[in-house]
Amino acid sequence: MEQRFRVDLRGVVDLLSQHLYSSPRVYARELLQNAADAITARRALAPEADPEAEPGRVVFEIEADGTLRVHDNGVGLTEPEVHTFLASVGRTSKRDELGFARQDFLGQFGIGLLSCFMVADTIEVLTRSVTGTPAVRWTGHADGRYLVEVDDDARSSVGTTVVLRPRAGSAHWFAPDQVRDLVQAYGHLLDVEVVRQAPETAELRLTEPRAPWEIEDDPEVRRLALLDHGTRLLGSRPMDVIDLRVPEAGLVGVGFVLPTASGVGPAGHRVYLKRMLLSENAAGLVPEWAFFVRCVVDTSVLRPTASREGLYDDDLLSRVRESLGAQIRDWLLDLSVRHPDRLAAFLRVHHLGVKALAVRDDEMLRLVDAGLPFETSRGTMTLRAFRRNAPVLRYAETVDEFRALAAIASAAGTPLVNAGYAYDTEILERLPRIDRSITVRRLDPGELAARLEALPAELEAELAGFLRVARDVLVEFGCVPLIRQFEPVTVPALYVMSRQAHDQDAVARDLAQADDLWSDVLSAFAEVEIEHRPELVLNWRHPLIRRMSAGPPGATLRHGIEALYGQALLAGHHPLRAVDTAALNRSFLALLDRAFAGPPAGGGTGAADPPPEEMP
Ligand SMILES: Nc1ncnc2c1ncn2[C@@H]1O[C@H](COP(=O)(O)OP(=O)(O)OP(=O)(O)O)[C@@H](O)[C@H]1O
Repeated sequence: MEQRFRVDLRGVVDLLSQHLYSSPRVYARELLQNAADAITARRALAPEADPEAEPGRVVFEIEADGTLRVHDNGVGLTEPEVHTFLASVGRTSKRDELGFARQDFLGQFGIGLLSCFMVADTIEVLTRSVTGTPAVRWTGHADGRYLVEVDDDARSSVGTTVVLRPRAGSAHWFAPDQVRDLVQAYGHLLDVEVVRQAPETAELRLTEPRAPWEIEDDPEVRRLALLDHGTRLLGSRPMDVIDLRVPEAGLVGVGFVLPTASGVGPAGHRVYLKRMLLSENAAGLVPEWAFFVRCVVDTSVLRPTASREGLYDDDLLSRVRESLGAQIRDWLLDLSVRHPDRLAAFLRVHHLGVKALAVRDDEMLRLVDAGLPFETSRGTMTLRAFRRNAPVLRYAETVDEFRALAAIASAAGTPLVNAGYAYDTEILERLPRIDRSITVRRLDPGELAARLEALPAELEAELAGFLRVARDVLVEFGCVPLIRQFEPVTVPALYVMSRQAHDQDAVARDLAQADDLWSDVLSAFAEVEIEHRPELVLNWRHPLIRRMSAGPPGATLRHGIEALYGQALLAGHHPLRAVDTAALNRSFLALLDRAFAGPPAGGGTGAADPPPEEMP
């Protein structure tokens, strides 16, 4: 025998309260929404079918005993409609014959009224239909029982009153201030008048005449009013405001540019659906890169999730995301053309987001090129300004490399950009995409060393003995000496690892850690590349180098070269191996010892100490 499903209402209410809605507060939203929809339905009637129609009005009336009555002058319900729509879970009057949500209505699922069972055991609905039938009283209980009575005295005018008496423990949800806050939060933009009436207080209007983006004053007045609105929303004054519009989704609103990079206020966007607040923290409305914008928008077409607390992530939402992204990007480009000062202020705060975008987007790349200051060996300037005097855009890949080489590179006629921060190298390497004439090169320190000025041949020949000692000392570190003259004179020696030497060094380090099989393979490779060694470039312009080259080729010179080598490693922020650290310690102590040569204090003869020249 065929049977019909039976629904356990208590189970459904539990399901809604524990798994669908985040808080009982949504009861106020659902009541407000039903009242607004009923007014919308009444407005849609032809004037002759409803000669008594008056402006839509919803009253949240709180009585002295805590009972809440919500009155609307909407379309009302007939007795058969009460049976169909109020008493059937999932039945709604807000879908068309094919089951599609009807555009003008807020509700669509046919479950909203059940949310009242989270705060009350009984829902009473008193309703008089615009069609002229007698008034009806419906009383629904959380356990699934309901009663329908035709009672023409239940309500005198067309419309509906919903009566809720707080369940034990829920009275706070009906407190006058709470009702004010909830209704105002959800419904302040609704285009019906919503008021609160409470004992011993004047009637309070809870809706505003217009949304912030509907202010139609002169553009500057509007901008200031919007910025004030953004200040209230974010807790600090937004940097700017962007008008947003996606007709396909019936979306209008504004985006506030956050005043700090860390973000203030709620992380997501404030979204209204048909002027009713859907979420103060909606995700996925703008592309990820636009994290510097917090939106306040109203949409008539995007779909809510069943809980009405977020947006349903469908194709339309992804098209909206794309369109809003394009509008935010246009705002940025417009700033770059018309308000460079505002662009500079924006970039100071949000450079990271813009750089992240420039890695994928040519327009943003142009913006970075023209507007974002980079650290360069010629001072802080935009890449475009840097290129004016440097045909090749050469960059250091790390901040350490930049710090170590900027001054030397600049003096050698190779100006340098610091590309050591997030996204920098990708951005620089992408620049030829926007202008083919741009040449971008990663600095090869080896190439830089080759550009440093050589000494006259006869002078270099005179220094052969000194260089031989240096070569002999440095062999232990896999490094070779070179003598050049370069600026700044304050740098006595420069440790230079060319790209090839760098790669070879990586192999050597792997070799030290590899097991037998791998070490055979790697060592074969290392032998082929053996000619690329790091160089210690000694600066002939530095007086210390000149003095060292003139001194005797004894132990002091050897320690001096070791110390120069260690100092150059440290100055360039190069990693130190065990052998390097040992050399640094050894040379440092030996040179100190020599500096303080003489009899030790305390009456000793010092005979036990080896003279410094003979130290190992
Ligand atoms: N104030 C009201 N005036 C007239 N009809 C109402 C009123 N409140 C509820 N109804 C009727 O009851 C039906 C069910 O309401 P309910 O709030 O459960 O769902 P809904 O609004 O249709 O959809 P949703 O679950 O998305 O809110 C509505 O479709 C409507 O026909």
